Amino acid sequence: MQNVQKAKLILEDGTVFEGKSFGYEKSIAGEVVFYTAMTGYPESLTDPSYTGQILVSTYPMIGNYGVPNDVEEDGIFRYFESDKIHVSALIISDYSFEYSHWNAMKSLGDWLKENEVPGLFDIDTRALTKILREKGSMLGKIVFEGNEIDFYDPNEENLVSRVSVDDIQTYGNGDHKVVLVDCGVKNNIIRCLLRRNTTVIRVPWDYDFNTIECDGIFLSNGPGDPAMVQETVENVGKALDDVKPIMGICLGNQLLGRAAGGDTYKLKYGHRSHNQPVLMTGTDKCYITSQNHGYAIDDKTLPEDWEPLFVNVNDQTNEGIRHKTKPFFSTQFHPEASSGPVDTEFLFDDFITNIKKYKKQ
Ligand SMILES: NC(=O)CC[C@H](N)C(=O)O
Repeated sequence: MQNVQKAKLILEDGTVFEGKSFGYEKSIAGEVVFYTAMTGYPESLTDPSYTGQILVSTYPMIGNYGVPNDVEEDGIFRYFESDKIHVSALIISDYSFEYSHWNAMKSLGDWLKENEVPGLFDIDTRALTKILREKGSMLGKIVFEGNEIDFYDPNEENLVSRVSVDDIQTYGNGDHKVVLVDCGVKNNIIRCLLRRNTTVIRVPWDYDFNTIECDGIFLSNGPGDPAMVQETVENVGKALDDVKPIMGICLGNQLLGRAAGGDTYKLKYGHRSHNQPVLMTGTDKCYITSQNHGYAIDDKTLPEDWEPLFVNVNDQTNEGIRHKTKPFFSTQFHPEASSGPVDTEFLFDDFITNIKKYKKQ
């Protein structure tokens, strides 16, 4: 093994874990959260929804298939969910210094260093995850010797403004014109839309998209507390007066819920995994879904004309909502997956079906 530097992970409850560095060597603070997916670290690390978070992998061996190449397709990276790593740091148990995959271009450690993101291995991630499950997600910091820093709570900031685009960008040339409100969108949402004969107009999070002529509105995933994203909620509120189809994912679901008049709240430790079971309300259909969220809609606060669309079978939290008469729906989970199971990708087809219906009116 190469000569590695040691660093400490310090939790706000005072717990200290000592680990070894395999990424960039700088101290960093954020919210410590765990995810239980066994694969998909290139996708997870580049998911903008992880902004401000120190990510703990419960799967013990990470890095063994390296990091894919950076080819582009339709103006976005083919194998990443955005242009850079968004997690604040990565905490794992066993780091594979050796890697092998037909598509691997570099090691996970080198990629973290390039992106100036710290990574620690040799941490007892099982003990750490037990603490986070029992006490809830908490603030934490990685401290390298001689580089003390304070704790920092990312959820007190508007993180969406940091990860959204600055200017409007257009993708594809399909028949259905979809405005994509970019709150920190994952590339696979764009890919899923483009596969369905769309032109995607990606707008900044606070852009009043109601001024754009389009056939449908898509509200993306994104980081942080949905209560910090008031401008988007106001713009979505205006769109609810009309009947133009709307679909939202994750943060987009929470913003749709808030625009409808409902409330959101923070979950104890959130859902971050590939195997979250959700039941479609009014049916006996259960889907296994990919998830990454720390907040949820309190569906008891939804007004009369809205109803739950999915519920989580593990903890009964809300997993999606729909309007009772208008073509508006959203999910707390990720139908675009990437990474994770693709069983609910049909929801994109439902959105396009709504668009076609609306266009005929
Ligand atoms: N993936 C997401 O869009 C996450 C939404 C929100 N930031 C949450 O943690 O609940």
